[in-house]
Amino acid sequence: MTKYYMERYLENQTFYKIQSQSIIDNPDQRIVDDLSSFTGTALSFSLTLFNAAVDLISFSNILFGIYPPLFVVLLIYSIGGTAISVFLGRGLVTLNFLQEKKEADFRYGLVRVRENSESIAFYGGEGNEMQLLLQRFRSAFENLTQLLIASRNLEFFTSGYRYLIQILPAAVVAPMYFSGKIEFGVINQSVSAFNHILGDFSLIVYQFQAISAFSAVIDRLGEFDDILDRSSSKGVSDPSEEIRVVYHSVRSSPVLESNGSMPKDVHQKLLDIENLTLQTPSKATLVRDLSLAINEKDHLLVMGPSGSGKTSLLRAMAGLWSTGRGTITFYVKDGEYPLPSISSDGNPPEVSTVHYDMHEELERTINRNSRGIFFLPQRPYMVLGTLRQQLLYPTWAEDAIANLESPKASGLLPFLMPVPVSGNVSKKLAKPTTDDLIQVLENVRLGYILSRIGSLDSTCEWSSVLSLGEQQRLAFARLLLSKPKLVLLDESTSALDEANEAHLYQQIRAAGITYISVGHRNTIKDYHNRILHISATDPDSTQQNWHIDLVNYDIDLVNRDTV
Ligand SMILES: Nc1ncnc2c1ncn2[C@@H]1O[C@H](COP(=O)(O)OP(=O)(O)OP(=O)(O)O)[C@@H](O)[C@H]1O
Repeated sequence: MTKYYMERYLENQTFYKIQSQSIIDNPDQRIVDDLSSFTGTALSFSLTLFNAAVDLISFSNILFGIYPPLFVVLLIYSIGGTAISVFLGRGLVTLNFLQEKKEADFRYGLVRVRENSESIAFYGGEGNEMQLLLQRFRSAFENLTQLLIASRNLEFFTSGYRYLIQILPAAVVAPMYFSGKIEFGVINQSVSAFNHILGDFSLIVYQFQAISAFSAVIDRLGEFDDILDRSSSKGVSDPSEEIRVVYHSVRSSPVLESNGSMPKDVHQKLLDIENLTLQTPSKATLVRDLSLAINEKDHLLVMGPSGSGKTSLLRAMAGLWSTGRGTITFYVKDGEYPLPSISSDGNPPEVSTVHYDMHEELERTINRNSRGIFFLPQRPYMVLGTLRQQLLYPTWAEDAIANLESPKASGLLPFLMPVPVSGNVSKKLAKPTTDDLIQVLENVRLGYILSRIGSLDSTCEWSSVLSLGEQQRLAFARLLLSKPKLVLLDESTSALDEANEAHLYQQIRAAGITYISVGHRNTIKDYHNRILHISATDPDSTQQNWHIDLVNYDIDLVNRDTV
């Protein structure tokens, strides 16, 4: 179940939607704790129910044989007890639900301190952190207090319920013994049978606290499950109200010109943006009616004031931003970047039936890296692991057990075998060797890191050990290894000095990678052919709020009708 939920959580960028739109709290806790208690409690409840059923059948006969009215009284008593315990414990489900959430919030607060330790230490924000954490802890503690009070009240009733009736079987059966109707041993027999049946009928009363905790777990998992389902089945929305991201296979179905003829340079085109209007979720327009095309080696720089929507434009291209209108088409050369060998449902896709140019949510699940399109986000992301794993991310995976042939040989359960990385699909792109990795580190001027840490297989807390500029250079090293056709750089050199910045741009240009950069510095203009200026929008105007300037423009590219 853990693997099943993790797969759905990571599919269709659901993790991103959940986090960016704050849809539900603490999905991680639901995957770890709730799944664990769900499976554990479900198993123990099943066994308890089975036991109770066997017990009831065995002892009902005995009790019924001794004195039938006792059995009826017991039934009425337990039904009444169950009703009262449900009434007394009705708040427990909500309290248990909140307890899980509040404890997870508190734990997440502590994780954030760990992750942002340097920033907090620089700010000297320990006092504030303590306050914020105490607030979360207090909230969990107050809820626990209410939970304990509600449990105590229920426990008073349960104990009374359990002991009040103990005298009944002896009191009813003893006169029968004195009148000589039954033997002495039958008194004990009836008390024992009575207690067994009482326990069976009182399952809900005795287990109420566990049942309410179980019910809270089911609520949390159900909520999570609904979100995951909704995310995977989405796609029947009005296309005129959403940005469409389309992957077009060039060889299999080339785009026809409006007059029906085949365009001469279609194989050169990498990206087409048509009438794109970007809006925030609150419907404020960021970019109005943008149309442009990008050909190979046509490097575009996107500039504009802070908050004008530059990053959002890249998000839209990545399929992470759908509010607005328009179409973004990526042209992928057929065969050059074959489809992943594993589709989202875990089955190999039938290549002949996949149309690249259709707009479906499923399309986004197919890793963009496999199509030769790469994004470098504003904040470099360092994975947990070795330097080798950093460099191979996200195109290849390096796992100690990945090369084992069968689950049996590794002693692993089959579902724990490493899953193939969906980016690792290009047959042309062999996994880099150790020498390649060392060379690429040299190329981005990070060779000295290797001598500092010893080997490619050393593990560190990379995001704290490497400076921001070093992390940005490492991100470029990944890029040079993956050799995508098109890369979108979101202020990816913002922490670098000009010399290093120039060096990195030269490297990716030499590698034949076409790039679209977002940046503020004038120095990076030199490495681009065109500049897209986005200005702040006037809500009352319907005018375009962008224009394109040509810089260092190659006449060859102009001829290809890219402006
Ligand atoms: N999830 C969101 N919900 C609502 N508004 C958002 C969301 N994400 C971004 N915005 C808003 O959209 C606008 C554009 O944001 P974006 O990050 O694209 O700006 P930017 O041009 O890249 O800015 P900067 O140069 O400062 O990085 C901002 O005003 C931002 O507050």
